[in-house]
Amino acid sequence: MSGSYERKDLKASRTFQVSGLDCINCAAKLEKAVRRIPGVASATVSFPLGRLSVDFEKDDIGDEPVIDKVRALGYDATADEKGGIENRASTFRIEGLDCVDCAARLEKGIGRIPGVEKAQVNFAAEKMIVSHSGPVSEILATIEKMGYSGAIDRPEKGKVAAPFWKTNPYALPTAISFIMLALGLLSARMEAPDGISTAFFAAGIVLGGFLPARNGISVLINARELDMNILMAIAVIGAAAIRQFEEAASVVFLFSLGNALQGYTLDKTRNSIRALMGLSPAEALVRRHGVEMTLPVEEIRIGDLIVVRPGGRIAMDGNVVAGSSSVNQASITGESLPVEKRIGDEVFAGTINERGFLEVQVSRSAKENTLSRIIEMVEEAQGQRAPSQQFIDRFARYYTPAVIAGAFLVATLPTLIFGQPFSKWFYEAMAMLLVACPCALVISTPVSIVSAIGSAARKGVLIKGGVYLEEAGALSVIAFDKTGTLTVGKPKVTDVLPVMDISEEDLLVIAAAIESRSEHPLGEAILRGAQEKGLKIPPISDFDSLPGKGALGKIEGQSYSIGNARFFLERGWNLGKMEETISALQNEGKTVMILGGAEKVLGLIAVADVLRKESRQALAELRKIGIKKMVMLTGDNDSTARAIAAQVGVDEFRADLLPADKMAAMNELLTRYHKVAMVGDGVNDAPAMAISTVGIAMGTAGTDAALETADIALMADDLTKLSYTVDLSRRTLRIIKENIFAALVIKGLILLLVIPGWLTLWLAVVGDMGSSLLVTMNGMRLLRSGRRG
Ligand SMILES: Nc1ncnc2c1ncn2[C@@H]1O[C@H](COP(=O)(O)OP(=O)(O)OP(=O)(O)O)[C@@H](O)[C@H]1O
Ligand SMILES: [Zn+2]
Repeated sequence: MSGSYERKDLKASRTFQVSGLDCINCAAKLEKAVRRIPGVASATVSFPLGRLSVDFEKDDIGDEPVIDKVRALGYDATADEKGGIENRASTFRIEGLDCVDCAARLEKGIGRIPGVEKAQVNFAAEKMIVSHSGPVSEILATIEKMGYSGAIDRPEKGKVAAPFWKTNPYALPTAISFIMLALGLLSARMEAPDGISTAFFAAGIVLGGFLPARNGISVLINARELDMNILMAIAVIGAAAIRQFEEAASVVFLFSLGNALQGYTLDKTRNSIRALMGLSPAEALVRRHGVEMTLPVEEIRIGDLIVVRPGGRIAMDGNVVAGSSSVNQASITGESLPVEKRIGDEVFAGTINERGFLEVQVSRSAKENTLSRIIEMVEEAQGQRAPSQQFIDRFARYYTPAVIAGAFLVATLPTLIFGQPFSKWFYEAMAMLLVACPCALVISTPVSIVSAIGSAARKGVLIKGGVYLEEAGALSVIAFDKTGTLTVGKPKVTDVLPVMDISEEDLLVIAAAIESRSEHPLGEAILRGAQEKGLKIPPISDFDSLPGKGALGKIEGQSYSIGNARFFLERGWNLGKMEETISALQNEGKTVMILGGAEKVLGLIAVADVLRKESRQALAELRKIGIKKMVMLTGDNDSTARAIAAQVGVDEFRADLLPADKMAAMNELLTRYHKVAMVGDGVNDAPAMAISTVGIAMGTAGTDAALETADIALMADDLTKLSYTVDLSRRTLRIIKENIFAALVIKGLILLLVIPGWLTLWLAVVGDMGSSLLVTMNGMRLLRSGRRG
């Protein structure tokens, strides 16, 4: 293991508290700006917390450049006082993890190494993050000792699948124990001397059982816990002690076979997610200084131009600078209808360019592109424990010791009290030890959740953890933001009505100048309106925006403001007769903005937004699957809101809400209905999304901050995915329940066999392995259902 591993020194990453950050897009902008500071490797802002974490390329860069940049953007920042951390975090890729409780044991074992502060295993991603001050080699040695193979995680480059006997530690024991068992049975059949078949059985036991036993012992030493391997070893040794060689050898074989199969099915589950990674090409045709060359994606820099041929996959995230085409974005959005791309449009790595040549200016590095981040988030989500899983984990903690105690009683009591033959009940006790393993129970939930999250990701629904997956099925009320959620969010200017002596064009130009600095969809509409008319937009100064009200700024020293009626009335302006015109426009479902000069109103600009074509149907579907109430929360005025609410078919609407009012409305819904989702675009509904049971963000392909903050993200702007998600959640919970039930029933029946003394070792192993496989495959059904549609 030489020095080429990826190591993240916490010393070189610092966090800052940013104040004044009031929108998700601002957070995204800030992130981008900070990333551009020389010496900064990466920056992430968590919104609404306002925490900015920055990774520096070197240790000797101070906090000043970051704080200066934050101030330049109009916010304030203070560096967190957390100097002198000696710990660093290393990520390891672990192979051979085939049960969730093995993951917990590995965590414990690693946690015991001196100098390790914390170890966290992500079962689904087969990764372990250790924060430690000691050497990496010690951790690697302990991983090996506990029976897994580990390596420092390097960003993978078109990883070639290792042959299965290397990734599956039980494959070899299975083969060996099978051959020995077969030879033993054969020689017993051919009436060879007893010694020969016994020798074969013994060889099978030792050769096939050695590896699992060794692993079991090291788990016992390192994590001080009994796992399935050691239970199996004890039972087999016990059976051999009472000369049941044939059975002991069969147990070793069945045990290895079961584990090998289990490992294989789990690998399939995991690879279904990693297969996404394979979708992004490893290299691309780059044009630098007019020279074209093929470069591996790791060497392509932000700002480079890449050329994408028709039929080729796009290798990097970026913006189209030349050409036009239709692009199939199914790998990102789950939506297989191609999307038209023109100059200026954003394209994503891993998507397919269907027709024309495209020249794309790269906007993100290969490691940070949307596809890699989706995969990373999915893997992280799959590693989180869902509520139902925590219950099982707790249950399992009592189950194993209880059964072991029972086995002890079975071994001793019948002989001591009833004078029964010891060897018979000792044998029964050995079989019970095998039933003591809670594998099937422990695996029942994570397998289902991992499959469901994976299959949702392929349909363009990013679920950020088992908790949200479980909550989604229990929702009774869903609240929607209006602009950008129920509506397309690309409003068009419909009316420009000067009231003073000013031309329509000037009115539009002034409004567009202010809005050129705003992130609001209404602002963008005005800007687009002016640009489409080919108007030249002057620069502005002293820009300020008031969320939910409007924006102000100065052009050539002259003050202007734009916003809704409330914005002007609050400042004591008199709107006079204009209010009639305004409400007439509003009743048509249009949103009206007022442009004010220094003292007087200059005119009105109305824009109209259209409903998404699937909104109505999506809401009807939700109602059909039992969502009780749908509410629209909007900052827009009452009349416009009423018109839209009627068109889309919500049960209730609340208008004129400032972002804080949306949060209050959400709070009220929560106290009344308990499980309420907020669906929004992140523009002014982030606070409401943050407190809701499940925050669902729309159209997040490409917008960094929304992707990070939402609990569930709909990568395509497709509201019909909501009922899919609720349905998926319910199906998942149903499968989890089935699994728990099946596992408990099988174990219970097997345990009952002890009472008449009918339990055999092989029955115990088959029951245990069989139930694990059964629940795994049942959980994997969720994975398959994702391929349709
Ligand atoms: N940048 C802006 N320029 C002009 N008017 C604005 C601006 N920002 C807000 N407003 C006014 O304030 C109102 C409320 O804005 P807010 O952002 O809260 O909601 P919205 O975008 O209209 O709808 P929703 O809450 O459904 O997303 C807008 O309808 C608009 O009249
Ligand atoms: Zn088991």
